[in-house]
Amino acid sequence: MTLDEIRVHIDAIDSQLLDLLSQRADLVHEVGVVKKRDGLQIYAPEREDALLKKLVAMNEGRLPERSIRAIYREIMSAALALEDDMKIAYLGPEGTWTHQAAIKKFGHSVEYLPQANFAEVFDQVARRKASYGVVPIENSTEGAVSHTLDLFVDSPLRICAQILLRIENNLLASIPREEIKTLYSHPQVFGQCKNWILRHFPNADLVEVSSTTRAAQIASERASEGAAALGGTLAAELNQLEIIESSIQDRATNTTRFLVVSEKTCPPTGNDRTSILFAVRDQPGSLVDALKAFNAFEINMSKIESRPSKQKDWEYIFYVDLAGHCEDPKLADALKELETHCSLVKLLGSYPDSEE
Ligand SMILES: C=C(O[C@@H]1C=C(C(=O)O)C=C[C@H]1O)C(=O)O
Repeated sequence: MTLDEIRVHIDAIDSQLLDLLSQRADLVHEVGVVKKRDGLQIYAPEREDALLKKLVAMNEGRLPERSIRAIYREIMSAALALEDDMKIAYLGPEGTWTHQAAIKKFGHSVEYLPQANFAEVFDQVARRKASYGVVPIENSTEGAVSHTLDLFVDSPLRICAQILLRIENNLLASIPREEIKTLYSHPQVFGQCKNWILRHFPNADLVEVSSTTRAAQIASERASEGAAALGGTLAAELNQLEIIESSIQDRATNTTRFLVVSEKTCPPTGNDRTSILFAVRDQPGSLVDALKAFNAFEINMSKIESRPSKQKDWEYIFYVDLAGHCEDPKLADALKELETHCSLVKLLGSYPDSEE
């Protein structure tokens, strides 16, 4: 076939695709009408998860899994954007890792509302100015994001989904490497690049700022003073900075887990994770007794963090992630047992334990 002939075929397929996408949009709109009538959440992470898995398994063509997921992410994003109240609050400004994580989950068609801090993200969702909020919860190198953990204590919001994002940090500047005197970044990113900084910039001043995007803005504004930033490529693009060195994080597989918070949690999918927080009574052996509840019901505990209760010195709140859904009978029984040993147990949510 000649180039022109092949293009005639492509044009015909595109016209069919467009027609099918319009038909799909009509059906999704109908789903939206039914959901609103029945008071259900428009975004259904469990359905999206199942759909993506099924499509990847069905795929027999030459497109890799990554591409199928990316294409369908945007098709579903366009569907969500048909609902006028679909707004996603995230830790801003534009270009942060949280922004990139939010786009990975919700695509490019929905509206995003950048927020100044974690508390504002929670607040916007609680006040229904945003339907969903995206916040980081832990990094595979640096550990927990304690700010986010603390906010769950008093918040009425629930977790409905998680997002895993590989974090590749870069040295960003508009000046040559030799002129760099000060590095700006978010404290989490300094932690992720500790060894690289010691090796390459042992004498530089490190200045912590609220986000990697803010760091990139400063690197652009104060270039003449020797400013550079550590951050992602989106932050570089938005501030016209060069990538002086890429992938500078100490661990190549550096990954951050983000949470999607909303008014409701998510129904079971068969592969779920449950997050809870609890406080034990101030008496000997109380933490051991509490944890025995999971052992007794054979519940796999994948993570535990502790934070000061902020009510009384040396009193702690524990954050635990469990395998399973809170509606699974075994997990429900374990939580009931846990309550008998604790002064507080709060279910933060059950959601698909996706690897994406
Ligand atoms: C259409 C639905 O609502 C939303 C849109 C989806 C889609 O475009 O396929 C999937 C799940 C929901 O986030 C649904 O729940 O079926």
